[in-house]
Amino acid sequence: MTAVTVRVPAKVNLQLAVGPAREDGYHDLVNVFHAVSLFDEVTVIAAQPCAERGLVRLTAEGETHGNTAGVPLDATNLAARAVHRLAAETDAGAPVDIQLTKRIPVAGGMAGGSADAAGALVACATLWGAELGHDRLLALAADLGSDVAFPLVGGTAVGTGRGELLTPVPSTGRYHWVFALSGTGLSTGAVFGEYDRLRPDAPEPREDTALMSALASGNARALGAALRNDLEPAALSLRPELRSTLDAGRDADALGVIVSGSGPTCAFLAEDRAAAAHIAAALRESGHCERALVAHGDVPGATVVCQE
Ligand SMILES: C[C@](O)(CO)[C@H](O)COP(=O)(O)OP(=O)(O)OC[C@H]1O[C@@H](n2ccc(N)nc2=O)[C@H](O)[C@@H]1O
Ligand SMILES: Nc1ncnc2c1ncn2[C@@H]1O[C@H](COP(=O)(O)OP(=O)(O)OP(=O)(O)O)[C@@H](O)[C@H]1O
Repeated sequence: MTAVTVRVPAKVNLQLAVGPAREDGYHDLVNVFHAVSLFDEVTVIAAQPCAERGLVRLTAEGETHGNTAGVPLDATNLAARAVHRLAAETDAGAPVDIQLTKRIPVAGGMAGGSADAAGALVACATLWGAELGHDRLLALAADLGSDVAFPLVGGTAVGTGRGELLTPVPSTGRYHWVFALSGTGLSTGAVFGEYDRLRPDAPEPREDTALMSALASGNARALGAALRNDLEPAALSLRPELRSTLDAGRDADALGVIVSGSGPTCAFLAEDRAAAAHIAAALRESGHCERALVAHGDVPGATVVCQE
């Protein structure tokens, strides 16, 4: 085998309940992840070992213009960090070229970098024939970042701890989404910092039973009413113009309107595919977003789509 390509999904958070800051600077969460059909692709290609190059060389391209701005191409890229960690963990590492095809917005609150890290783990484990159990892979992913384990499993799942301890949620519905993208990202750490400033008395996070029953019944209207994101006031405080984006989706009769994770992407739940197209058109026309993309969820996690 000389090359492996893995397709890996973005996430939206259906519930993001955030507790007080912990001593290690992180926050305990009840984080209901939902994988949606915006995918990055991670291809790893076996490279000839030679003195001048290290373990990883990386390139990134965006299918949509401008979608690789802000993606580091050095060892700080989360996909490159994932490959180094996997090599250290398994002793199976050999030089690779990584090609990222970015469709998930960068620094958009949809876990694009985390998705790439998860994709790189699966692609390199496959290329190297590394016999790593599922639990070890999940632990390695969790160590790389709070959002990295989820794109390995996909679907819908509750994340506790700092978001990395996953319990799958059986989900019966197919949900139609619109994502309004901003031209400039928001730093996840800065949004949590603003949350601490706004909510010094944050309570311990709790799972929302209304959301869980909506997911169990597959009722999009009930799900729309139950969407909650504790980070939304912090994202709006740092980026007040997002209020107009959320209002534009509300005016177009979205069933639910929410900032995705740490933002600035805004997510709109639609009744069906036609309603999603209508909301996307209204958002584009409003001028209150850079782009509006239609997607559905949930979808599976990291999947090998090609091996040569
Ligand atoms: C906002 C979410 O996207 C929701 O899914 C995640 O909680 C963020 O996950 P992530 O980007 O993988 O975050 P990490 O790389 O682990 O942490 C980035 C920064 O976010 C903050 N952070 C993250 C997760 C968490 N439970 N508490 C935090 O306070 C910390 O300041 C941390 O330094
Ligand atoms: N593979 C990658 N793709 C995009 N950004 C990356 C990648 N690796 C590292 N980064 C860095 O991480 C930062 C956050 O990028 P990312 O797209 O993961 O944000 P995000 O979707 O808001 O993350 P999350 O939702 O997990 O908090 C970027 O600004 C960039 O500097």
